[in-house]
Amino acid sequence: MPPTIEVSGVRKHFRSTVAVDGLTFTVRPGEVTGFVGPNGAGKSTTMRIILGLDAPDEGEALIDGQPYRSLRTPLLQVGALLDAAAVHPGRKARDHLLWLAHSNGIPRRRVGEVLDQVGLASAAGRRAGGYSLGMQQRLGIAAALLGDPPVLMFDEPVNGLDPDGIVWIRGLMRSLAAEGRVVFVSSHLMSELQDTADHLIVIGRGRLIADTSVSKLIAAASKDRVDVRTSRRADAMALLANAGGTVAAIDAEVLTVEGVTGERTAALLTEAGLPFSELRSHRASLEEAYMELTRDAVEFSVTEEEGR
Ligand SMILES: Nc1ncnc2c1ncn2[C@@H]1O[C@H](COP(=O)(O)OP(=O)(O)OP(=O)(O)O)[C@@H](O)[C@H]1O
Repeated sequence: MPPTIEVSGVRKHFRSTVAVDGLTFTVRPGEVTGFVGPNGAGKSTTMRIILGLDAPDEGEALIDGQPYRSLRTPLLQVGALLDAAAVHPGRKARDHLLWLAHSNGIPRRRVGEVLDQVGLASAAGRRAGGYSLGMQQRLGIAAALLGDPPVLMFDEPVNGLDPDGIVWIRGLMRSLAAEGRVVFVSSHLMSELQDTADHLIVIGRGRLIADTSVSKLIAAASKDRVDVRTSRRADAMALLANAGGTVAAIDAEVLTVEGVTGERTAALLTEAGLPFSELRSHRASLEEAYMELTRDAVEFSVTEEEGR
């Protein structure tokens, strides 16, 4: 059976705060799944529940069909980076990994392999307390990879990494997914997941806002918008508005039209003898798509509260 993470009907509150409010989703193997939402949306709480570190009030979270606590060999089934600063500062990185390997029945040779994989081999004899935040992140990732698990979870892994480190971790996540693993990675910034995630679980205030592929999300946000460059912008705008489009000027020579397809726009301009030098579909960025999604979510919650 392929590896999965399944969250169903999970709810969790802390005193008067509802951190997770009835979340249901499945994370599948072979792709990078981004877990996105603003600060305080409930991402870390959900990840802690998946890892059995917090108990849900309702619902359940399963890894390969079982709750984390029932896994026989947890480190061989799921690797996680939650809090990179969790390693004892007096402990050397290699010793930390050797201890983890030993207590989980993982062969010693894996320690050298993961240290190489995360680029820490030459610093492995130093104490973790002297590590930069980026090195601590790498050590946390080494620990997650130690058992060569089919399921990997990273909570805000880019924190503290320099630009080279960010490029490295993106490549690592993509290659782990390409190997057929479940790769579930949280971020409060959509832009961090651009070019990395294939699928997105978007949450706000503990609730699911979207569970969709990145390509579908971008296509939906791009709508049927077409950008046209023409020296007769005003005439072209009048023509396309007449044809039922919603038209706006972008600059002196470029307009954007929504509600008229690219083919029809080209045909209309040609028939009217209006010259154009460029005509292309407008492709929304992931950030634009996210803004659109979360704006709707905010409006929804305001209306809901007003209605009470
Ligand atoms: N142990 C706790 N005690 C009390 N409240 C908590 C606890 N853990 C989380 N919360 C609250 O639950 C909500 C969700 O927090 P959580 O850390 O899961 O969000 P997040 O999406 O991971 O945010 P961030 O991007 O800031 O890490 C927040 O309002 C937070 O203050």
